[in-house]
Amino acid sequence: MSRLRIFDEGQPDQPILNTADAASIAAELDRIGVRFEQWQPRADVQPGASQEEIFAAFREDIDRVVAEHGFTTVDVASIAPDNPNREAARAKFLDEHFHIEDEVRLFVAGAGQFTLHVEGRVYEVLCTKGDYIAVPDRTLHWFDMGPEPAFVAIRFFKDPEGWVGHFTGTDWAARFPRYEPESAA
Ligand SMILES: CSCCC(=O)/C(O)=C/O
Ligand SMILES: [Fe+2]
Ligand code: NI
Repeated sequence: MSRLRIFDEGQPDQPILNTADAASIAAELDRIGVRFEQWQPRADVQPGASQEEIFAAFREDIDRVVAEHGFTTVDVASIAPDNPNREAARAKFLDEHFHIEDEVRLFVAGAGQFTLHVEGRVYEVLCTKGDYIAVPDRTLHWFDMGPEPAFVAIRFFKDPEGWVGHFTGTDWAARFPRYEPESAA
């Protein structure tokens, strides 16, 4: 189940909000310019599935999102728990960073946790299958796929170069909870 927890940045142990209600998640994220929607996935796919398989299964969704928002590139992040590169894949996004490009993702299998750091607050968004999230460019964030990653996310870009991560060098991410897979029922 998807979940949003909001923390004051000085109190990582004590969420000021904890909700699994999709409408509440969307409303809270809307206040900081983040779009969150829950879609009914049109296919069952497995973490680790190939990009070709995902493109074929979700072609209608992809075409619609691309047409609505003018994306120029689409790819797939797909990883299974037995992936030999899982540790490196996880480490890549664990520290606070931003992109000069909106971060637009559609989760079509499994789960992963985006944490956004905005105006003194920390928004921990556990994304699960069916979640569409669009995070504005320059939003400080980190992403934890957990020690045994299992997810497939379709990624939409206007300028793939803009997706390069700019790391802030802070330790904010280390102060907040890591993704705990058991909470992603
Ligand atoms: C959920 S897709 C993989 C993670 C990613 O693309 C990103 O930018 C994390 O910050
Ligand atoms: Fe990112
Ligand atoms: Ni849209």
